[in-house]
Amino acid sequence: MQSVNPEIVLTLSVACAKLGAVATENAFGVVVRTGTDDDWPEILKLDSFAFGGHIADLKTGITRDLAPNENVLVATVGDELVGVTMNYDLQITVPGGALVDVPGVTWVSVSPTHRRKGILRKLLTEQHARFLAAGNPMSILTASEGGIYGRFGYGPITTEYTRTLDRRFVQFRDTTADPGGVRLATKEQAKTALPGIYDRWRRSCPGAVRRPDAFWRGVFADPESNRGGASALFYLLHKDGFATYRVRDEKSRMAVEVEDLFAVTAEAYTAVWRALCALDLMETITVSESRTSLLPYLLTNPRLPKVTGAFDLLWARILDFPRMLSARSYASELDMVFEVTDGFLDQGGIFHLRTDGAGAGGVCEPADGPAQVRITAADLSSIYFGEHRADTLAQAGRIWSESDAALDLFDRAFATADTPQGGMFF
Ligand SMILES: CC(=O)SCCNC(=O)CCNC(=O)[C@H](O)C(C)(C)COP(=O)(O)OP(=O)(O)OC[C@H]1O[C@@H](n2cnc3c(N)ncnc32)[C@H](O)[C@@H]1OP(=O)(O)O
Repeated sequence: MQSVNPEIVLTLSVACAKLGAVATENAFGVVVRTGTDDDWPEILKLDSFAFGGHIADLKTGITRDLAPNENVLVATVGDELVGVTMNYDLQITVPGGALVDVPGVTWVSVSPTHRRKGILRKLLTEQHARFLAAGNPMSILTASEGGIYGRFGYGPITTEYTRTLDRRFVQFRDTTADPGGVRLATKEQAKTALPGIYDRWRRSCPGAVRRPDAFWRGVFADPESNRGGASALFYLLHKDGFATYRVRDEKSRMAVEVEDLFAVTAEAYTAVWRALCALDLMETITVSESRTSLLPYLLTNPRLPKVTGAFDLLWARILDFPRMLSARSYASELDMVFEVTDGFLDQGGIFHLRTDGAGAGGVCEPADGPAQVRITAADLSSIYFGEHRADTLAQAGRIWSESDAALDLFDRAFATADTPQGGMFF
């Protein structure tokens, strides 16, 4: 990745008010620079403290493969490393099927000894300046907390629903096929088959992220530290789909925890679920899927899979609005001038988007006002993948429109038939 400003020296003046004392001025110098081999022991220490777990050698090796030093930025004060951010080189599928190379921001942390002094902001400012200089049209991340990244122009783009069903009461409907074709796979068989099936799946699903080889290395290494006390992975394999799962055995009650379930066809999806539900000694099955899971429709009792949680897996931030808006397809016709506000990167402005709709692509270019709709960079990034709707955001007071009719046209054009799904936590 091309670099700009290899080193920025920032002097932050921070007013520290102490209980019962007069506020004092505490000045310190923060240096933001590209990471080096020598930084890695300190990066590991920092992220271990930040995320509350000691990072194993395996994960370190995989991370270093995914994030070469030129993708790493560190913040130092004196000889102390106090902050880090990095990115993996990933690819995302956008509505309509185009594949866009994107940096995936990850391993972000600032030392608890130096928090809320603007170090994250400085790191992300430099990191995103580099993304822009390298011509990246969008960046993505998985967020540790929902309150951090909106201010940097990121919006959530997928939602994963955790569903648990009591397998003992599963009955498939008469209308549900029983296609078969699933086998119990060894790890070696899974290594050969899973990456190819996943890759076919992710190309057909908006929001899905390419899994690099090093990521798969981590999946198949399946270290004890990833199991949370459950079993090693089991693999159920169909030619067009698969499930990987663990078994948790607590007080003689065995529960299946699905880690991955991806299917390119409805037939493969049904076949994999038939096999999962035939695991007689298992009491429950827990899985994370998108809003439009097929599972309830396969069962006589659609209430059986109970939603026990929801999680915004993937966040995105559009960096180049004309390019990204010209990259996706649209659901209906639109010929509109709109304004994007971008308080973080100053990439906003007035744009004209024209599309013939019903699956057609779009042409987006900078334009002159007046705008019919005004939206933030974060909210436009959210509605881009179709999980969140302009209409909902407008009702929440987050989008301005000159009229209800303009909002309705905008909303309908950005809607997607397929629910986005991320496919990868990183
Ligand atoms: C993609 C990923 O890797 S997600 C992982 C993020 N990392 C973690 O969760 C690890 C634990 N947390 C941390 O290391 C730190 O608290 C960080 C990285 C989240 C924040 O670092 P800091 O240097 O304290 O943040 P900084 O002072 O630059 O704050 C920047 C802005 O974010 C806000 N902010 C910082 N942390 C949070 C938070 N946890 N929740 C909400 N807002 C936050 C600040 O108020 C500030 O807002 P403003 O600039 O608009 O006024």
